[in-house]
Amino acid sequence: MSTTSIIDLTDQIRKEALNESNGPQGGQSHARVLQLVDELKLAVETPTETILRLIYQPPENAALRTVADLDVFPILMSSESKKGTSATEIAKLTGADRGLIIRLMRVMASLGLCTSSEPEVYRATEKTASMTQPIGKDGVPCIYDLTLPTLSKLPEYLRRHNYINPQEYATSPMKWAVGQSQFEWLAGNKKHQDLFNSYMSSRREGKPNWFSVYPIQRLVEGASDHPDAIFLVDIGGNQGHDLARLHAEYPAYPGRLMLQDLPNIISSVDRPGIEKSAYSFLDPQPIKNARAYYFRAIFHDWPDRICHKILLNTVSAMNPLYSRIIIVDFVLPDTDVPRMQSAMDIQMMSIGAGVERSKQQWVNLLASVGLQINGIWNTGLGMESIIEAVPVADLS
Ligand SMILES: C[S@@+](CC[C@H](N)C(=O)[O-])C[C@H]1O[C@@H](n2cnc3c(N)ncnc32)[C@H](O)[C@@H]1O
Repeated sequence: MSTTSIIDLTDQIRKEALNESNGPQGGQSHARVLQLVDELKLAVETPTETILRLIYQPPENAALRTVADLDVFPILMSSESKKGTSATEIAKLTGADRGLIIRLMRVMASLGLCTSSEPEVYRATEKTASMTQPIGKDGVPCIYDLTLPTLSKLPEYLRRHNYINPQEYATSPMKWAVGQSQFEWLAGNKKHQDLFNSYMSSRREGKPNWFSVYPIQRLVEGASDHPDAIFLVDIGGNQGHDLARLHAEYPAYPGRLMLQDLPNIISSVDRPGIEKSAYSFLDPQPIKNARAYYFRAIFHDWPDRICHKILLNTVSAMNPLYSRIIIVDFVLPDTDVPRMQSAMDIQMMSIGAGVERSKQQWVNLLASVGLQINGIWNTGLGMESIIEAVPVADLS
């Protein structure tokens, strides 16, 4: 690409960065800056450099997974020396070979997860700090171990299955490669289930709450204020992190909040203001006439046939004139899908024949069970959207 294009992109980045610093957190400008930075990188790289960067991503992830295993990031964070921590000290504290530490930490510094301005010495940055928080310390090992064995075999799975789009949970790529799809595998691996739960509750840190993007007054107005009435059921709500936030930050909601998930997930949950009930969404919904049935990051785990079943199980419990379904998931744009979302789609395909959906795919899925979309709310590119759906009015 020409120098003019590079300078043009740099100018656009400058403009959007200024907008971002003046705009709301998690807004459109932030996503735009990230997109422009990716474009700038592509503009600067030669085609060969781009391909080499892609080819060498897997060893970076493997090195990161190993460094997380060795708990090197907490060591960097606890260093009292302003100069940082030496490879010799890290080797002593972890028991790993010093030569291995040097090779692994070279990768960490190149990924920006620490700095290394003098040979064999590593200093913590704010990214190092994130690697000691649940998003990094739990998310990295959980997602690596859950997905990598399948992703490494995905091309073979697709070749052997004649490149049919995976649409059956029972024969998903993960089931073929590992013997189980994601939720069975997690249920049988307590350590990873715990990492998964922790990662679930941490991965939206710093992003706006769904109820500050979606006008929650739409649910509050007209909701029953009877103390027994259920205001919102969070179905597949994991350990109740979303409900806890609603309870703490929007105490004006009327009625009760109910958390539902599989028994092994919610048995230990104890959160003020939140009731819980063990429930599989593959069965009919036992809580009738709630104001809202809320599903966050649920439907992307599943192919259409199973989503259809989950939705019908929910519709059967709804009062069509009162209840609403709230879905928080990605709504993929028709062009220029952000990298994270398009990659997540392949991950969902791999571990359970799931899918990230475009607006038309959502419209079709919901219409197939007699639901219509009232509105879709979003703060911008790269963020989850909030879809409100209701049963189609019976005009007969
Ligand atoms: C991707 S996580 C989303 C968790 C949470 N809603 C969030 O957005 O952070 C999917 C959740 O669905 C739950 N789940 C899986 N199968 C389920 C089933 N049959 N019935 C109820 N929950 C289920 C999992 O235990 C997990 O908590």
